[in-house]
Amino acid sequence: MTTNDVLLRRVRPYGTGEPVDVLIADGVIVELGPGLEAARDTEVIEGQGRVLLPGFVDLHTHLREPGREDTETIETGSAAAALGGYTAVFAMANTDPVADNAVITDHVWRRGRETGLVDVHPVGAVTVGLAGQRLAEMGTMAASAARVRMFSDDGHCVADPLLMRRALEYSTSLGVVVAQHAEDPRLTVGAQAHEGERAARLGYPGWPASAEESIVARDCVLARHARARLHVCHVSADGTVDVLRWAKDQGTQVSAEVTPHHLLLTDERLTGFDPVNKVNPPLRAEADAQRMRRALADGVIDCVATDHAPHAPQDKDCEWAAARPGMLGLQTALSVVVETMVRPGLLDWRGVARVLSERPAEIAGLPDQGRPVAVGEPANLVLIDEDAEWTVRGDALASRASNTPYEGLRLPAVVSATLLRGRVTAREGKIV
Ligand SMILES: NC(=O)N[C@@H](CC(=O)O)C(=O)O
Ligand SMILES: [Zn+2]
Ligand SMILES: [Zn+2]
Repeated sequence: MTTNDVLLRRVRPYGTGEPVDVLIADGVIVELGPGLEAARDTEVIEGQGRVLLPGFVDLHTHLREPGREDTETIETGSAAAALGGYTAVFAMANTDPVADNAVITDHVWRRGRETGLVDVHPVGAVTVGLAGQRLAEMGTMAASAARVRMFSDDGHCVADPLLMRRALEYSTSLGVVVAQHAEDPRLTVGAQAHEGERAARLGYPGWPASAEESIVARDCVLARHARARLHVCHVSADGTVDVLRWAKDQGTQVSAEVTPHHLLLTDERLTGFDPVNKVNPPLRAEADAQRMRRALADGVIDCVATDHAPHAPQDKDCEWAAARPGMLGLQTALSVVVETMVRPGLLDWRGVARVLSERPAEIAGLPDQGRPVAVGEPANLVLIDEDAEWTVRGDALASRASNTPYEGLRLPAVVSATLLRGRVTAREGKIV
């Protein structure tokens, strides 16, 4: 498919230097420099000196299709992704039915292609039905049309060490990565909130950091022995960073993500008793959030992933214990990263490109995402107005659900445009 030419006028790649023009044809950056001429039918976007980055890649999204289309669909989730600056997302396998076979993963992939707003890569389940009993047919999914390259039982931990070991060993011959939801289920029975002073005072059963740290330590050992690649989902605890550093120093092939909400929010939110703040792993102490920021800045945590988790009102507007864990993330991720990392000087725009685009693309093995903004490279791009601010309104987000923890919050940075292979998918807050 050929696309019309697009000219991005006066943009600043990685937020540095004098503004340049970027000419795109057939999905590729063909010219980059000052004062480029546009042909008559070229679509021109006035950049006004805004920041141009490679399009974002989300390793952890819940799109809820099939099964809970009342909360999100591949179409609505793709729209939220495009508006958030994403050009590729990985759709987690905890759908209904579970994406534990090639029929489901290919369906998700195909629906993503039909929607065409963002590359939707299905994540395959590690175990059949996420039940933690038997390995799913990872090989068939990896070889299918969707070419599944990430496997996870997310929502559940692959708790059985023998199964996890087998999955890791198997993954090496397939060239895929296993992403673990690190939560020892024996240590979190009945858990409702971060185990600490606040939860104790409010009477919430605690979710101890050790439930995360111990599984990450175990999995790093298993991955090292299997010479496999392990990815750790939604790191939340200070101590997990020490485990990751130890494993990386030993040469273990482990990568890790942190969510925007674990960078910004803490268990201080518990006092409001609003289940919009209920998430797994739970919002932790201020010291944990500060450690997440430092670990992301110095690379021990590789990237940011949203864990975008839409839920229906009846599953959220209820008593805390009955509410489902999870919160929206695709349209607010960039702003939260700017608020927590760029404004305090922990990351510059090159760093933002690294944690939201380049590293996730590398971890998942996507050859055409997270590429340099340079001539000859695929035009998967996001244009950012760093000076603009906006107020988050759940009802105004593209997701079918509206469970954002940032309701009413004023956040910095707005996505001006997103381009997928040279085609404008979102512009000024609207899907194109
Ligand atoms: N993060 C959450 O609190 N919920 C996720 C599952 C998960 O990521 O573990 C969901 O599917 O809703
Ligand atoms: Zn999870
Ligand atoms: Zn998740």
